[in-house]
Amino acid sequence: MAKPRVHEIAKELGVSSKDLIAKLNELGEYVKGPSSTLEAPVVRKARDAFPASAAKPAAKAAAPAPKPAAAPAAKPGAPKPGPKAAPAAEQVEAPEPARKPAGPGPKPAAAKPAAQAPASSDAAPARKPGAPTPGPRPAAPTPSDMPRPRPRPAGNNPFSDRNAGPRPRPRPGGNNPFQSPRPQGPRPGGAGGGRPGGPGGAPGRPGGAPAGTPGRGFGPRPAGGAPGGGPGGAPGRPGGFGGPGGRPAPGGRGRGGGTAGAFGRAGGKPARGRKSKRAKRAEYEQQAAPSIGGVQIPRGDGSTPIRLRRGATLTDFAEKIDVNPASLVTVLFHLGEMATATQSLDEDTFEALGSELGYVIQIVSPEDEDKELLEDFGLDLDAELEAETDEDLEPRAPIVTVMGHVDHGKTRLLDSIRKADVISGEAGGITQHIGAYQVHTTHEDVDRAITFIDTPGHEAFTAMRARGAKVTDIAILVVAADDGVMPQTIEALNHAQAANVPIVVAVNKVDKEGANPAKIRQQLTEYNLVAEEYGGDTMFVDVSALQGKGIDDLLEAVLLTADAGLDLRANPNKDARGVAVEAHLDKGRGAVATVLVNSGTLRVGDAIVAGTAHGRVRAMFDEHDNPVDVATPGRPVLVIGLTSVPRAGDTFLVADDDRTARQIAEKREAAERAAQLAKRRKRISLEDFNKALEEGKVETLNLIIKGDVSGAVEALEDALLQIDVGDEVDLRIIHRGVGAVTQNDVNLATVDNAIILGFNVRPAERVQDLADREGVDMRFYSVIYRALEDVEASLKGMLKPEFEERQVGGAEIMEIFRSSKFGNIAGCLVRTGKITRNAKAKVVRNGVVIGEPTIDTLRRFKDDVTEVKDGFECGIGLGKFNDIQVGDIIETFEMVEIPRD
Ligand SMILES: Nc1nc2c(ncn2[C@@H]2O[C@H](COP(=O)(O)OP(=O)(O)OP(=O)(O)O)[C@@H](O)[C@H]2O)c(=O)[nH]1
Repeated sequence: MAKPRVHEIAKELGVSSKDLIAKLNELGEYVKGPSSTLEAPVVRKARDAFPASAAKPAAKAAAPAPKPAAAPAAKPGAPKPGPKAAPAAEQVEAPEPARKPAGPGPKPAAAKPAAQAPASSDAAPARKPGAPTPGPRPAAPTPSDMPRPRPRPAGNNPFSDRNAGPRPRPRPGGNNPFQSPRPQGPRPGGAGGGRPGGPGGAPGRPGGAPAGTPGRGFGPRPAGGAPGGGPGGAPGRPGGFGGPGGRPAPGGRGRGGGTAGAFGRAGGKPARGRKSKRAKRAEYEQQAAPSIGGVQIPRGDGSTPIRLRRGATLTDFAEKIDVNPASLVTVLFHLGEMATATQSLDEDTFEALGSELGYVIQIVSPEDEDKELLEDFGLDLDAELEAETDEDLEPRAPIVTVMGHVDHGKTRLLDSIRKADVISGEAGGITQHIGAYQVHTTHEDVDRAITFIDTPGHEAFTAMRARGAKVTDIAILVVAADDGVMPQTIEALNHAQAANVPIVVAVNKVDKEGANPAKIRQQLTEYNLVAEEYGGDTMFVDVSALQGKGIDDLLEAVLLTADAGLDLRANPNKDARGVAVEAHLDKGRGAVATVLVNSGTLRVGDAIVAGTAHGRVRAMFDEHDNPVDVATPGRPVLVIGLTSVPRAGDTFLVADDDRTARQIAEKREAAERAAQLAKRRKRISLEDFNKALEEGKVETLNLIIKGDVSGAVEALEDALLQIDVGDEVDLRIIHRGVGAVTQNDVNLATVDNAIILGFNVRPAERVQDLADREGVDMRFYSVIYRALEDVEASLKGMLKPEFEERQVGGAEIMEIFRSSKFGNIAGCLVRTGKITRNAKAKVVRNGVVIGEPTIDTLRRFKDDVTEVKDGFECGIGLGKFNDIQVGDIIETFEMVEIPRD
């Protein structure tokens, strides 16, 4: 009744457990070890694979008998006499040209008379140049005999150099194990031949890893072609993909272990958990599932939808279709893409994979994703709003954004509106800029409030909308009467109309000579804004922001427009929901955010989450800088107590408790990171330039060069232009300049698919974030030839990412203390991340790196500490480096290996 174990079946078949496991792995069954149990279909497979033995169960009896001496007699094709004999048998068979590259290395698995039962799917790869001679000769790995049908960009190689055998130092010369062993025919697609052992060699196969790597990637240096592994490793078997199931090969470790991990670890857990399911389905799969690259995956019918989140991984996909993630790694590999099971992939990759397997991939929109995320916490904001009845709802203030062409008077208008506030008159005016303010006006004898977003212009409006925040109820379109409708006037009205936001037109500067308000009315009719006096439904109000004239009329028009067309009511009796309209880090108060309550009531003490920031409301202030305890719908308040700074347009909500708020924030952050990582794959990086080139996606490598001094920029540019790039590709420097890398540089890089090279400079504030979000590759160098080397290597398709500096923290020098004992001590405020003792640092002055010392001493007050987090002050000693000034930024770094993607 009990399921048979591997060693029992092996015994029955007269082979060693190892051989059996290896064979099963070839057949796509992931078996962990000799004592693993086998399901019936797998047993059947095993028997089919060793028919001779199975046919003669008597072999069982024979099995123990033969002595090693019998080995040489082993005929290819005969059932193997016994485990001991195997190595010998292998030697006999070694030269056999027909041998698959299957089992490299010295293990019996390879030597098995597999010729007899080469599972169809792994029939010899298209190219099997006898190379994988498993013998002990290290021979073969000469670059020349490893045809390279299609150079692979080194880019997406998950096997980093640390896997690559005993080589002294990675060369940009492309130690990419995948470059060469790629099989011919880029996409074998279906089963069999295509099995490009490339990566397979690595995981687990004895000798595979070390040998596989040097095989060719090194080009001129076939380095560690480890004896025994020889070239055999390179075309390793797909068995390697079985990593999760149980790296079958004994000894497939050592250096190669790390390699295996790249796949093995990834798929490991799920594979285990799913094992029994898998086994249950095995029979079905066997009949119904097609085999791609030796793995069997149930197919969709071409229209089966699969919903995936942005930045999903192969493991996520595998879970949806209930297969082993490692199988998807294999299939994807056959489609010409390398990815680990836990790596975030972009939509295109999933689409390619989905269509290969008969699924339609639907990537969940960010909004839906967030909705689902909140639902996990029992929050359904839409349902909450729907459930509200008339009794729950109370009137709230309309929220207004001022837009218009540059210099038409937006800022001035907001100023005069502030001054027109009846309450301000009493309270002494609006004293602080908090990103939004509320004014009161008397309308039809009733005191009414209107909330203004204090960031004029449609850029902020659009940025918030892009984040899914519907903040504005009404737009005031400012048009200068002396200037008329201008391009940004039209842009602004298009944005408002697209968002379905009613418009009130403020015809400004009517005090000016030459002002022609009638002309504005007439011009705007072309854009569907027809003034009431012309029979339309848009209110036009003539104002002079400078003189404060017409402001009351404008406010009245806003209220009339609101009352005419909008249902401005909200339920104040629930937890607050709203939007962050502005936020920044304040020296004394930490993260400070202006939020606008859309519904519910926000109270001091509430646990809130805004975008990926969370915290507890410690205090709230209004635009008069008065502390407030509650904020009702329509009310903007400044909130103190968030642990980090949200972005303008991030929605906020009150959660049940701190823990929930934190968890929501963390989940959002993880989702965002995954989405970013996926996006990052998309844009071009130096590593995948060559691939993009091949695919005809680019013909030009666009570069932007920034440096600390013009001489360096010129030198770098000259040197770059001298690189011999051949005919296929053009190297263009689309922009160069002196100073820090700015947002503009990144934007330019985004548009032109360029790579930014920084020489002795750093990105300006927030620029790194932007580049990460946009997937722009920025590289920083302090030695010109390193930059040249990278570019050259990338042009040749051999760039190997190595280590990159990752910023860990940044601190601003606020004060300098002279100490005779310690030299200059920088009194700093940590602005971002954390500062750790002994960390490598850069001192940046006005965006230029002026020195690279190490954090020698780190103190909080009198105490030596090992790290100081953002928001705290500390004293930093930089050893002998004393050239510091107030205002310099000390950035700390760690060296991290760039993940291959
Ligand atoms: N004569 C006159 N000048 C005005 C009036 N309103 C604004 N101005 C002037 O126009 C210029 C531009 O005004 P801003 O309020 O800065 O214009 P803006 O639209 O906010 O400009 P940007 O912020 O650059 O987009 C300033 O010099 C104002 O003093 C007005 O009603 N009459």
